[in-house]
Amino acid sequence: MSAQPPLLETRALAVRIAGKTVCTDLDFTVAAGERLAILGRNGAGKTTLLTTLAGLRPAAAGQILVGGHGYGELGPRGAARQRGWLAQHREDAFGATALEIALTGRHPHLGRWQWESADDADIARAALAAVGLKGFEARDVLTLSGGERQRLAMATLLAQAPQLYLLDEPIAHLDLNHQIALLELFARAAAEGAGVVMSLHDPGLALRYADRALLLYGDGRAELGPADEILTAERLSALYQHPLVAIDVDGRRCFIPC
Ligand SMILES: Nc1ncnc2c1ncn2[C@@H]1O[C@H](COP(=O)(O)OP(=O)(O)OP(=O)(O)O)[C@@H](O)[C@H]1O
Repeated sequence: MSAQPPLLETRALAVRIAGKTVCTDLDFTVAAGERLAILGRNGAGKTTLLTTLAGLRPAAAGQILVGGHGYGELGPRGAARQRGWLAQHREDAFGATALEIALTGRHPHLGRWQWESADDADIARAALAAVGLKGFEARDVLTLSGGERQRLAMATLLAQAPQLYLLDEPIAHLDLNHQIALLELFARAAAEGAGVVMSLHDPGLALRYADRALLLYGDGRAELGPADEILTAERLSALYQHPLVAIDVDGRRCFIPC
């Protein structure tokens, strides 16, 4: 029996934007069950790298394989069945109910002329409930708060049920309670076999909710390693260009700016 290819693999990946190098020669894999956090200052290139990994912009060099296949091979529909993408910003031009939005997550799984089934609606309802939006099914998306809209985007992703989640600042707009609830939710998804790559601004949460961390320094330098080895006060002080100290609370490492 042949081994399953990783959910995500980069080979000698180089990413550039507007004359700026985000990374070069980046090689890593994300296997089922793994979570990788990307950290860096504003403008370091986290979104640019994630959109490149999602196949939404071209790499400057190198290869990206999702389940062993390039995006050209997968096509947009095949890609949407395998990887889910949570963008940092979203705009809703028209009103639609929360359930209708969550149901769009099922579209990659439908045939060309197929309508959503009762099963799809059940999956979308369960996804809304999983992010604490039970009872919001009929609410117009234009009336949702920032945090509620963010959780609706997560529910849409959960309904899509990809194997690989690429999440750009998934806990932006969320209160502390929902930050932890959402990170726990993706921890469970990983425990059930998904892969998760997410940009985070809180190194303490990255340490708690990721196995590995990728630091982007904004000048092309990148460091990747096990989260507990990479996320040190010394490295993070250099990354953020601001001194940080690590403190231990009940055996958990937290970081505070000096
Ligand atoms: N379309 C564009 N044209 C020119 N420069 C761009 C464009 N898009 C992004 N940039 C620049 O590329 C750099 C990387 O942006 P990116 O959004 O990837 O950073 P980020 O690490 O995600 O930042 P943040 O933490 O603020 O979300 C930034 O300096 C940004 O200004």
